[in-house]
Amino acid sequence: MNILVVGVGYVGTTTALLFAELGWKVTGFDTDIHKIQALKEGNLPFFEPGLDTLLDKHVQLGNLSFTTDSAQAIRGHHVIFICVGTPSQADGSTNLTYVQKVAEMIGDDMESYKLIVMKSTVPIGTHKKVCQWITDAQQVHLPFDVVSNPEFLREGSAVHDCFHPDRIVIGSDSETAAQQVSMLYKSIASPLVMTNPTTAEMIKYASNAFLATKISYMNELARLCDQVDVSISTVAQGMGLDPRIGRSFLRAGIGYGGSCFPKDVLSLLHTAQDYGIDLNLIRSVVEVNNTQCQYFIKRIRSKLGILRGKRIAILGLSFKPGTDDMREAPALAIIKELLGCGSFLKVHDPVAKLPDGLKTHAIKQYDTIEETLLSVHAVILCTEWSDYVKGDWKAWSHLLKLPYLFDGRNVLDRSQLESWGLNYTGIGNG
Ligand SMILES: NC(=O)c1ccc[n+]([C@@H]2O[C@H](COP(=O)([O-])OP(=O)(O)OC[C@H]3O[C@@H](n4cnc5c(N)ncnc54)[C@H](O)[C@@H]3O)[C@@H](O)[C@H]2O)c1
Ligand SMILES: O=c1ccn([C@@H]2O[C@H](COP(=O)(O)OP(=O)(O)O[C@H]3O[C@H](CO)[C@@H](O)[C@H](O)[C@H]3O)[C@@H](O)[C@H]2O)c(=O)[nH]1
Repeated sequence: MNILVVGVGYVGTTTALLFAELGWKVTGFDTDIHKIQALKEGNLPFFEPGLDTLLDKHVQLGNLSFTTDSAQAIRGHHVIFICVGTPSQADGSTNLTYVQKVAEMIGDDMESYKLIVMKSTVPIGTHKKVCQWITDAQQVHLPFDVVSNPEFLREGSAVHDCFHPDRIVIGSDSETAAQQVSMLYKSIASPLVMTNPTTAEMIKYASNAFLATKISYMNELARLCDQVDVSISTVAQGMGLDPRIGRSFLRAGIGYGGSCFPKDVLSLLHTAQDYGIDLNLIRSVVEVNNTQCQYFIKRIRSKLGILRGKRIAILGLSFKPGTDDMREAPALAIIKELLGCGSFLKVHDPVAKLPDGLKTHAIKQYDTIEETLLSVHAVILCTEWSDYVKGDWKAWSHLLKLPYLFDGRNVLDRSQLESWGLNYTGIGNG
């Protein structure tokens, strides 16, 4: 069986390389000709550790090719993975335009049975719409199946997550189609959850919303910890040792960002609203996250006083370490707020670049951490890249004009920093 992957972004490229590595012949199709050209030449158009080596290997071996010819791509492949974007719309609902276009393209170009696998995160019930869009676009009736197979990879560890998933969820109304999809993953030793498409779609949203809830829960408690002089990190440690709670996703900070949690939580809320259900808890999760950066700025202001005219270093732009993705990055909210207050910003990130829309005379990105820290009145850590966590803060402390350090991720060693004369402020540590 050969595989076509439609949409070669973070998920599509990783998926294509997973199946190439598992021994299948894979083709990647995308409407973005620049992306396809780069991938054909073995160049990854985004930063994801380890993916570039795999890309180089499989392009060289001829296991993975790329095309912009949709008709040929659809006709030449039995299995089609849909991995296009499903961004948020202004009202929080999901924009399914890209998915619809792909469904119509498949319906229009197919000449034999197709096994269509939905990897994009799509609202509960979307598989029915996809079936309808394909049917409506068909010239003659041809059979097909649409199977839901949501993706759970994290940016920054996409390769590991794809090769060692905690579970593989396959949602299908057809036993045969489900078996065919599970066969593609046969060399991966992970638990399989076989269910219907609607449940598979729900599992994806339920998982992301639960993880977001853990984060907002800790962020809300962090605000109380600041008042009662308790460290939220120690609280998290004490809680996490209980296996019913677990250690992960208890890190308080400036909130969750990225291309998934913010949009998926909103989408779940929107779907519930369509059914007349008010998801109170999830609404509060969004509310806490939306106000967490403001809470942090308030703490910064309480130490620095007036922000106008202050030179402030921002360490980290991406929404998390290990990626250049800046979609919904909390650093952006902090930068906008500080620029609005009249501060001058010096920013640094090991891989992410300041978006053009943010470039003004009041903000400049530097190549080295030392240049960024030179003569600033304060430093704000927004992303916990190891370059910052393991950095030489003793030496760096001498570069600063004033010693204020705001740790938006609670990752630096407070007592050590204070011993070097730095004035440390985190979130939820008194
Ligand atoms: N990024 C993640 O960590 C992650 C993890 C799990 C699930 N997801 C979900 O996977 C989906 C894709 O996310 P992503 O981050 O890879 O997005 P992305 O923006 O990186 O990539 C999407 C790609 O689809 C292409 N595309 C758009 N319309 C197309 C069309 N009609 N035909 C062919 N290609 C088309 C775009 O050009 C782009 O290259 C989303 O639904 C997302 O929610 C993302
Ligand atoms: O304890 C924590 C853990 C995470 N975060 C933040 O939460 C966001 C998301 O982090 P993470 O989940 O590691 O990154 P993503 O790549 O967005 O992955 C999430 O979103 C993907 C897209 O749906 C899913 O596939 C993954 O399973 C899910 O973890 C980031 O801003 C993190 O800084 C915290 O603030 N505290």
